Amino acid sequence: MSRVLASLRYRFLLALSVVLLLALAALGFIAQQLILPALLAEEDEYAAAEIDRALLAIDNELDHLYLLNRDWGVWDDTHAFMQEEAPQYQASNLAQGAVFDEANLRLMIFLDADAAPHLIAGIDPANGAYTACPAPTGECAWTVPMVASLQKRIHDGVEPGRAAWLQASPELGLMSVSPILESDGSGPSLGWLSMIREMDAAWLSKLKRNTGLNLSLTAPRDGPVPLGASIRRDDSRTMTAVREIQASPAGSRIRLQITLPRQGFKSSLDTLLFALYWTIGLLVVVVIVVLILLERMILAPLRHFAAFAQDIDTLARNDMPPGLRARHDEIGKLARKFQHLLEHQRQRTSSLVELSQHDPLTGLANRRLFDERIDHALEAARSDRRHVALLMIDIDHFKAYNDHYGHPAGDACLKVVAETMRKHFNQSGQLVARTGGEEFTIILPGTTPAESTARADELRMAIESLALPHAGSPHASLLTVSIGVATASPQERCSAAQLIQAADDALYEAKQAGRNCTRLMARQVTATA
Ligand SMILES: Nc1nc2c(ncn2[C@@H]2O[C@H](COP(=O)(O)OP(=O)(O)OP(=O)(O)O)[C@@H](O)[C@H]2O)c(=O)[nH]1
Repeated sequence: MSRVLASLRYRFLLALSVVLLLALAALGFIAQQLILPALLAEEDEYAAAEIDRALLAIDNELDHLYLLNRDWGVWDDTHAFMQEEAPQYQASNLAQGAVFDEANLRLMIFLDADAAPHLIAGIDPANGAYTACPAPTGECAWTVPMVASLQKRIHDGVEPGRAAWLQASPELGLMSVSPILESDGSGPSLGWLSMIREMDAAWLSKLKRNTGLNLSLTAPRDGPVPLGASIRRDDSRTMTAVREIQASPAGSRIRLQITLPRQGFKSSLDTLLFALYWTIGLLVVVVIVVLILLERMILAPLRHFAAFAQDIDTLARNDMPPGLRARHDEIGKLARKFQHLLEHQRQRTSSLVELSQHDPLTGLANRRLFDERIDHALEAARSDRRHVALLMIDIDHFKAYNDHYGHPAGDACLKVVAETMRKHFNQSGQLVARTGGEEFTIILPGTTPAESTARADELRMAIESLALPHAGSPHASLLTVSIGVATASPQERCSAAQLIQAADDALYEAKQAGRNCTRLMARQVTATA
């Protein structure tokens, strides 16, 4: 896990995924907490408006009934009938209940000024028969609740304007009352005329037709509908709105219930979801595009850069990939600067290596490089089954040379001798090293004792033939060298130290022999384990 997090690519992926999830959560929160409640509140308003519309339609029905009731109340014939002056009134106007069918009435109640029954006429709901009686008794006993309810209302005081209300029992109906007056509306009132219209199926379907609402009216037996439960969402397609209306007898209620389509809410919700899905889709696309751009513009080049930097010591690859250096952006600048620093570092390193392995005066290999190479030379000679020779060269009486010509001249002399040796031994695998002040050692791979002695003598004579004057020498007037030669044969295991010691011994012998000569080691180097 920590390895994955160490990669910029995965960290970006993780960070952008977190951002995406947060954005989605924010969208979900906004939709859930802000937009959806607003849509539901809008739907509540729509339901309340529809309920109001239904109530208005019922109000109109009450108005119509009241107007009919009032017309009859100020009719001359009714006025006369209440004074017992119109004996034909009942027979000609109410006979056989024709008027009840025409005006869609259940009952008409005539009360005198003291609210005592004068005439009660209507259609008995139990059998559909027309009944007319002076009091709610006998065949008119079914009218007792209506008469009692009317009398209570008159007793409580009838509103001076429109007096019409709903009746919850014994059946659902509209009820109105009007004083019985002169035809010009003047008093005194001779009594009261009340009309009751049943809210039957035909009446309800007419109301449905007029309003376009799927409504129903019931007299509830349960408790009143709590305010919060006045709108109930049945499923995703329909909801039910309920409102309760005061009715008679006192304390009764009629429940108006409307089933409403949730089309508006559904289409708003569809639009919201459509916008939400598009937003989510766009967010995902944006995140993917950002990731691709990041990958192409930054992460992939950085990965190449990091791979190059990581392999720089192990791979033969020396240069920054050209694609990185050719870029014109910050990564390109960084790559070019890195390459520049790398080259600078390499130059400094190679200078240091050069300095640490070579003698500054003569430019020849120094003791350190010689020690490295002699081991390799011995190893290679053994594996190639060849000889390897060591030539140890010492300038004769160099102290005297310095003393005579001075130290700077001695330095110049050393340079000339070194150059001569370099020219003689410049083949691959050969190494000329300055291993002491005026002492040099040469590694000669692939030469037998005889060949190496011959090569040593050639060098010695070449140095003598330089004809460098050596006035301080007690032996010769020109500069000469003594050379000790030692070889290791492929059959023997010989260490570098042994070979060097043997060459040193041979050099000593050359010095003892009078200098300006070459001596091969007296015997073969002893084999070691
Ligand atoms: N000019 C100069 N002289 C050096 C340098 N290194 C060593 N020498 C001198 O080389 C001389 C070596 O002297 P010795 O070891 O006594 O040997 P020699 O005089 O050559 O006598 P033999 O070797 O016995 O022939 C010393 O005087 C050193 O000061 C150098 O870098 N430059």
